[in-house]
Amino acid sequence: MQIGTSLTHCLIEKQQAHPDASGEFTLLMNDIVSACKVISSYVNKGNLIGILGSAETENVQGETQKKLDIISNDVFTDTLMQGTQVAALASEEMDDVYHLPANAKRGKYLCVYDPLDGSSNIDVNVTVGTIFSVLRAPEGVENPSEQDFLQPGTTQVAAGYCIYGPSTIMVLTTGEGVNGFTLDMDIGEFKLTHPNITIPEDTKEFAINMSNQRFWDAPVKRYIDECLIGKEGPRGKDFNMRWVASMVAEVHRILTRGGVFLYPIDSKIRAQGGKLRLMYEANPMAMIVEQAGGMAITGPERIMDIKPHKLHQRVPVILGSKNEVQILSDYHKA
Ligand SMILES: O=P(O)(O)OC[C@H]1O[C@](O)(COP(=O)(O)O)[C@@H](O)[C@@H]1O
Ligand SMILES: [Mg+2]
Ligand SMILES: [Mg+2]
Repeated sequence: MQIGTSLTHCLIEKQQAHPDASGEFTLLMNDIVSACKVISSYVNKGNLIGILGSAETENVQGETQKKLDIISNDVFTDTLMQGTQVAALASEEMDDVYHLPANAKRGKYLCVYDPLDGSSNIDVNVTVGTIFSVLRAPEGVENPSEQDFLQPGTTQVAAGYCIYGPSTIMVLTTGEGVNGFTLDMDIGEFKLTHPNITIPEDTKEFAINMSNQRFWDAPVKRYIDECLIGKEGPRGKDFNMRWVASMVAEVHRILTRGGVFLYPIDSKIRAQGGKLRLMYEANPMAMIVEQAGGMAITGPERIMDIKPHKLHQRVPVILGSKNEVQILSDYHKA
């Protein structure tokens, strides 16, 4: 695929490389792309059309929703419902599985999504994004249930995110590497700008919410302490730190120049299992990171090997440059 090729063209090329493909996946991806273009436009116009700020409602995880959380969820859900490629949907912003109307045509895919990630950043005009994971629907099941969604990350058909920053970029993997497409706002088309993204194996940059330091477990404390000692410590190099509080932005930075991102388990959130959600944050990002040559773990285990037990399950997340995540994995085993 050549730089500048449209995302639509790349998807068609991919479909043609699989002569037995029905074209349903291409259509589903087109719907996802359309939804993200609309969300991008809302994010961009937020201030002008009065859709910033809190909606004063709570989602199933007890988080106060922003108006744009709800709008993005409606846009993504409605767009995918209008197509005929999904059998059911699930989202951070919906308590339960979203079923199709009784007479609607069912497709062979399930889609799980975080319609607006990092939405606490919206009112201060900092980067946000949409994260999605595509799974196969069980064959012959009329109305897929929560149980049908609870597949390990290794079964994902595709995963991606769309980042709404200085430019809007769609990053996508179907299990054959990772590609990034930038939205040309003038013509409304995503163009290939980042082919075959690979994460540098080494890094000198970590991202963690340092305000949780006193709650961390020993392996993460040890790792961050050693980074902070820098050249004089066992790591023998000085580290830089970043924290955007928008996972999409952190992962995009890591795909661009390497780094390690941690939202580890800590004593404050131990009872809920972690901060980030497995099905629509950790798993899709883990697939992207692994496909780009990085690693994604909870601490003791690989994220994509987890057998989920509920839709809104939370997990600890450590991902990024391979050699750095390997050190964290070793510290958890020590
Ligand atoms: O505010 P904290 O505790 O640093 O958490 C930030 C994390 O929470 C999230 O914003 C959760 O995403 P949502 O905005 O979709 O709830 C991540 O993107 C980010 O890494
Ligand atoms: Mg999120
Ligand atoms: Mg969200």
